[in-house]
Amino acid sequence: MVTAADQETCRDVAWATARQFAHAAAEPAPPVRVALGRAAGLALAEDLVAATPLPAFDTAAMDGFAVAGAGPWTIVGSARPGRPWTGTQLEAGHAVEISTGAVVPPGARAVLPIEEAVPGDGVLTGPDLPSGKHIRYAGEDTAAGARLAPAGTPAGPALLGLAASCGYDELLVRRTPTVRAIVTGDELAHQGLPGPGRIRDALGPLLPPLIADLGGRLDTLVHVSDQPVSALGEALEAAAGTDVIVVTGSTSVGVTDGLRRLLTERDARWIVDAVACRPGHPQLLARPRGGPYVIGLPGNPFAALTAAYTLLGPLLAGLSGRALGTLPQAPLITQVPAPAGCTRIVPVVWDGSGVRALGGDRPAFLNGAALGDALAAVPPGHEAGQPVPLLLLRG
Ligand SMILES: Nc1nc2c(c(=O)[nH]1)N[C@H]1C(S)=C(S)[C@@H](COP(=O)(O)OP(=O)(O)OC[C@H]3O[C@@H](n4cnc5c(N)ncnc54)[C@H](O)[C@@H]3O)O[C@H]1N2
Ligand code: MOO
Repeated sequence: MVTAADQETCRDVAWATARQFAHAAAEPAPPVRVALGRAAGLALAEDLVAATPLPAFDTAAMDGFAVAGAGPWTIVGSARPGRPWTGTQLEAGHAVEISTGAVVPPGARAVLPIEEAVPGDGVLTGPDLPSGKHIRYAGEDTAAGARLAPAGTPAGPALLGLAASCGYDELLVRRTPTVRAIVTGDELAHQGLPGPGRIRDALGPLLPPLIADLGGRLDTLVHVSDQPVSALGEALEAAAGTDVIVVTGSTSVGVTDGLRRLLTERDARWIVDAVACRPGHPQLLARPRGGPYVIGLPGNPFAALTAAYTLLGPLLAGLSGRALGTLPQAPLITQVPAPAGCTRIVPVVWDGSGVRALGGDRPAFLNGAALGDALAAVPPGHEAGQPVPLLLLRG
């Protein structure tokens, strides 16, 4: 496993390495057992194992007649979902009217669909179906005890339905990590038009849904003045009862950017100290002794967005017990120059068999990201048409 051994190795790390460092640094939250209905989106803390065979019994897959032996058949009863046929063994030449989902009577060879059945004078005829036709046999989908999903799998809609099918009422999962956000910047206005020296806070509205998309639960979002720097220090202390603190702005080296100094004063363990990517270069991840993880996102809004996908997403995945996973890839049709030794992150849209860069991707401008299907991580030396990893912006 890749870890940040010391501050030198975590400075200006390659983009993919930064994601691995953030994921590997996360200590997953302890497992909790929750009702199925409360597990949506949470990652399994143990393998999901089939408690029973599926299907649990021989099941009719069509509305029609369960038939034994060769036709013609005499109808001797019916089988409905939840109300099985009451006989013990279906004899050759007998049939039972059956509904999709009902238990197939013992002795039945196949289910003859209504559309193929020819009713006669007290008997039924129809084609000679192969044995087992339209019957889903017990255990055909899975045997009892089989592993259906490994620990770490997020409980999406299908997994919840699968768990219910197997008889689960509860699941052992990892809780959603909590995040507190601190937005810095004396120039920020929170309503109305921007004006000379005043810009609208783009990150206050952007962060809550982004944190949710990346798998966190936002506790609080506060605005803090750039000066004195001690105000940010106090905000960090006040946010201590959380898993992750996200600070926006303050990642750079100017007089109003105090985050790095505050973290050093707090004896923080550095996990990522700047990433070789554009935008988002000054982003950081550190953990003050005994405190929450602290992620610094650049103030420039598009840079903050790309940095959140770089560090916050993998950190939250690790805290939730989810694997980092391999990013999907697609050919990037457009020529996108990346500075030497640096990954360039650009918004893209699907364009038939590949993705196309959208533009509108300067560090402070969110236009491309607002319209894009994904962010493409373009490695140095990329040539048009080569595949690139994608961070999906929409489900
Ligand atoms: N001497 C250097 N200066 C800068 C460097 C550097 O390496 N050396 N890096 C540049 C890069 S790259 C970035 S990105 C920024 C990061 O700056 P900070 O994270 O310290 O953020 P600020 O300086 O506070 O703000 C940068 C920019 O973003 C605007 N901003 C801040 N917060 C918000 C918000 N919530 N909504 C909208 N816009 C926001 C702010 O007004 C600035 O224009 O540093 C470069 N400088
Ligand atoms: O993070 Mo900065 O956006 O590279 O300008």
